[in-house]
Parts: sequence; structure tokens; C-alpha cells
Amino acid sequence: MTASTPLVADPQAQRTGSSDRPAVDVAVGVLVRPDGAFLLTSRPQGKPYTGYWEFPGGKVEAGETIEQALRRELIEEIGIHIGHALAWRVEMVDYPHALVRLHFCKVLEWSGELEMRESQSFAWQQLPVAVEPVLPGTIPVLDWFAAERNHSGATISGATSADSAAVIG
Ligand SMILES: Nc1nc2c([nH]c(=O)n2[C@@H]2O[C@H](COP(=O)(O)OP(=O)(O)OP(=O)(O)O)[C@@H](O)[C@H]2O)c(=O)[nH]1
Repeated sequence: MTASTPLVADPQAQRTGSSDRPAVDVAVGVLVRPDGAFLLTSRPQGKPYTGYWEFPGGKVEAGETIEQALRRELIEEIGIHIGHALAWRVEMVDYPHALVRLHFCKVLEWSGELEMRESQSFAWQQLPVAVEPVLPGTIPVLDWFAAERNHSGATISGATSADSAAVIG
């Protein structure tokens, strides 16, 4: 697979291994409840891909570790204090607005009530997810969950088989 081969449904965004632009590191929290449900939030007004569903998180600031950034972002965005964050997978996505290096971390323990501090929506989801559209750089995570959980078929309930093929690559 080459860097120019689209692997996601949105042709404007490509998963990639290389680019001339410097990558922006992003800490992303995949909150998983004991029943296996995971938390998706919608991107707020004023950001690229407004209304798309993603895992909460944001850009790593200078001097921060991934875990520190995640801890800060989840307080700022959804009002919770996380316990240990487990590094899961790293994914590069080349968007028109930025090349991002997504550090997906599983979070199994947190305290506080969910509070959407940027007027986002939130949804606890199982596979296949019922919310759409899902951010291109977030779709691979659903595939990782599917592999872990022996889930076959679409990972997004409204997705056609053609959409799924584009997502999986
Ligand atoms: N939080 C989050 N960001 C993701 C995911 N997937 C994905 O491609 N991204 C990308 O990672 C980047 C995160 O940037 P952001 O704008 O949300 O970060 P931020 O909260 O620090 O924003 P700000 O600098 O405007 O305050 C965006 O380019 C977004 O498209 C995901 O699942 N969660």
C-alpha cells in the first residue's frame, strides 16, 4: 500500500506513512466501559469536520507527554479525570488541514460525570456504531475493536459493504 492510496471513505483524508509536512501529535482517549461500550463525541462547531464523530482528545502541547495531554484534554473537553491511559495504536492521517499522528490510548478508569464542555454530543457505542458520520481518522479504531471482539460485518450500522471495503482498505 502506498502513501497515496486512500484507505478511508473520505477521499480528502488519507492514512499515510510519510508526508513532507511535520506531523501534529494528537492524544486520543478511547474510554471503554466494563460492558465494552466505548465513548464517541461529536466535533464541535468551529473545528474542521464539525459534527463528525470521534474519540475525545486533542493536540499535544510543547513539553507534554501523550498521557499528560490526554489527561488535560479530557478534563477540558468532557470534564473527567482519567486513571492510567494504556497506549494502544498510533495512526498517521494526512488531512488537507493537517498531517496528524494519532496516539490512541485505552482508558478503563476515570472519575467524574461526563460534561460536554464544548457543546458536543456524546454516545456510548457498541459495534456496529449507530452514529454517523465518523471522522476518517477514527474509522480504523472501529476495525481494531472488530478484530479484538471477533466482530464480523460492518463496523458502522449504516455503512454499505462498499463503504466498509473503503474503510478497511
Ligand atoms: N480527538 C480526536 N482527533 C482525531 C481523531 N481522529 C482524527 O483524525 N483526529 C484528528 O486529530 C486532530 C485533533 O485536533 P483537534 O482540533 O480536535 O485538537 P484540539 O482539541 O487540541 O483543538 P484546538 O487546537 O482547536 O483547541 C484533528 O485534525 C482531527 O481531525 C479522533 O478520534 N479523536
